[in-house]
Amino acid sequence: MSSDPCTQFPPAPAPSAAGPAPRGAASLPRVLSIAGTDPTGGAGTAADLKSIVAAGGYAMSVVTSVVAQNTHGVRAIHVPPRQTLAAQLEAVSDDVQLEAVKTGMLGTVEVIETVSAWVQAHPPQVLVVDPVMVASSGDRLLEPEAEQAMLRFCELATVVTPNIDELGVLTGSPRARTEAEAFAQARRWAARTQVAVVVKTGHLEAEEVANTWIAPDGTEHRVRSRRVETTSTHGTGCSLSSALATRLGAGHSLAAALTWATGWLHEAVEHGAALQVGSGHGPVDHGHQGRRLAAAGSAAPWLTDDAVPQRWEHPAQLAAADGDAVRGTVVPAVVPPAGPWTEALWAAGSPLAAEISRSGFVRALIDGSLPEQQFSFYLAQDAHYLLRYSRALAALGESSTDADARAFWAASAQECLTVEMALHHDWLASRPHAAQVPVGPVTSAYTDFLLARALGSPTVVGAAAALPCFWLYAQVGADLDEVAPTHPYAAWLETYRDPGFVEGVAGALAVVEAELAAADPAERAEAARDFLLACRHELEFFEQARRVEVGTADGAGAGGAGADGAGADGAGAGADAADGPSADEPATTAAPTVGAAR
Ligand SMILES: Nc1ncnc2c1ncn2[C@@H]1O[C@H](COP(=O)(O)OP(=O)(O)O)[C@@H](O)[C@H]1O
Ligand SMILES: Cc1ncc(COP(=O)(O)OP(=O)(O)O)c(N)n1
Repeated sequence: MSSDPCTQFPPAPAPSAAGPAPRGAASLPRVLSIAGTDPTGGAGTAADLKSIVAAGGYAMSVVTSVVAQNTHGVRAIHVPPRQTLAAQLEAVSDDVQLEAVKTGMLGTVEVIETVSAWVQAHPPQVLVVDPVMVASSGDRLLEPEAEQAMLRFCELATVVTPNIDELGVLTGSPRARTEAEAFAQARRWAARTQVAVVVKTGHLEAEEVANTWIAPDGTEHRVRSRRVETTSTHGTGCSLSSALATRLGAGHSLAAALTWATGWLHEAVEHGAALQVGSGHGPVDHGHQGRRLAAAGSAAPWLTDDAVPQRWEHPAQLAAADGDAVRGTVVPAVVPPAGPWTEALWAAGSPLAAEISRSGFVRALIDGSLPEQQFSFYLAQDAHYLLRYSRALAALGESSTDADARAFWAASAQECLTVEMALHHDWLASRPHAAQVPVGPVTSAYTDFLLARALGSPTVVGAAAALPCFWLYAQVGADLDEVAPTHPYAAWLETYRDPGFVEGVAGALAVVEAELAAADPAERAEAARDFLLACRHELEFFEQARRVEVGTADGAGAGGAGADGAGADGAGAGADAADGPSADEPATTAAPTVGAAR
């Protein structure tokens, strides 16, 4: 029993004779964080618990030190007596089987030795050691005399996750100035200790922030992500190591685990500032990805009954309608409307057009941070889409009574097939997994909707439903600045700029404008409603790829880009060997001219 005078509790029961519950197939990896606290929730145990849950684990926590800190720095540290720590550790290991353990701030020689003894008595399957020494605020989180003990403790790990400064201390080298220097330090240390190292380059000044797993046998797996310009990076090291421990504990390969953890953390860093927690270096948003995915499963109707009038008699009536979907500032259309009816459609669909431009998928595609696996999934779905869209366009050609409209839709249907074939030839040929990905539910819902409208509704309705694919794609293209040749998806992004495509959009607009002008008000209203629904389908179509889980075997199957495991580096968030179109990527592009690939 503890001799800690602070301990107010009755003597702990002797360890259960039964010991920890026998290992069964737990539904989630059981992950223990051993770390210090942060009452503002950004680092330490709080960050660890949130990260473990976000990564899909059951989270537990043993406290090594109580730290009075906030987003500005550390004010005081209280280290409870070693017996309190030992009692916490034993309480867990007497009762619970663990799939993974992650350690963070250990602080003193005594704490390190206590944790070390416990680890050796109960060796975990996975031990991720984040050798926390100094916070980014500059505050010391490890007593200088504890450094040697920390170095010895690191040798018990499955993997250590030092930042650049900690890597220098760990390896007894000067602080690395480049990633290459850091790799050299990590390689030497891993070979000597037979413990893997994740080299993190957050503390280097480069546009890219890479996490690279360096194994003792020399194999490496590098996952890169774009550096986010933000001050909300408090606790990133804690979060990465906890997420990594959880994914490894769940049985994912090192490549898959690191890929997932890096991609998830990138999203968390990107959205940290919006939390508005503290006025210093704020925390990351650990729950962002979870909330995004939950929102994608919402059953809320896309359009309310009052969004569109029952009878659309005059163009201005649409703007006056009540529904949320038609409110908001009108963004300028890059391809101008062909008349008052399409102008009113654009104004009503404008909030959705704006949402697409700022959607996670489009932003990540444009800034190059979209994981290759998600990009491949998108290409695969686009190929399915084009085949079905082409049928819908052909049906519109058949049902149109106007000769020009018939010719336009028929040519567009033909063009779609050409682009679909080019997509297979130029893009999917180098991604055999992606080429085999079946049509997904989002693509299928959109294309079934388009086919139903083209085959079963008045032509004006089918035509209005087909329009957003042309118009919104051109709009996304307009957001593109010059694409650097080093951009991983440069060749693909060039397809958005094709002037022939803009011509096709103008053609579609002229046809729809004429159809709307000639339609009766009830059909026109139906056309407006289906135009707006198609805009929403467009948003969902783009965003679906961001729901593909990167790094997992499942994700690889679904997304197609690279299998799980070291050496199969195509698995996700910019895994180095397959960072978007690489050297073996075709230079040619599928250039749509009348509304096709998006
Ligand atoms: N500005 C940033 N943009 C994107 N990711 C970041 C950023 N800062 C940190 N990260 C992520 O957090 C990880 C850990 O950050 P780092 O600053 O290197 O370590 P520590 O927090 O331990 O000092 C990085 O490897 C990277 O994945
Ligand atoms: C209790 C506690 N543990 C660790 C840290 C340092 O966290 P880290 O994730 O290394 O992030 P930075 O905030 O240093 O970037 C801490 N502050 N408190």
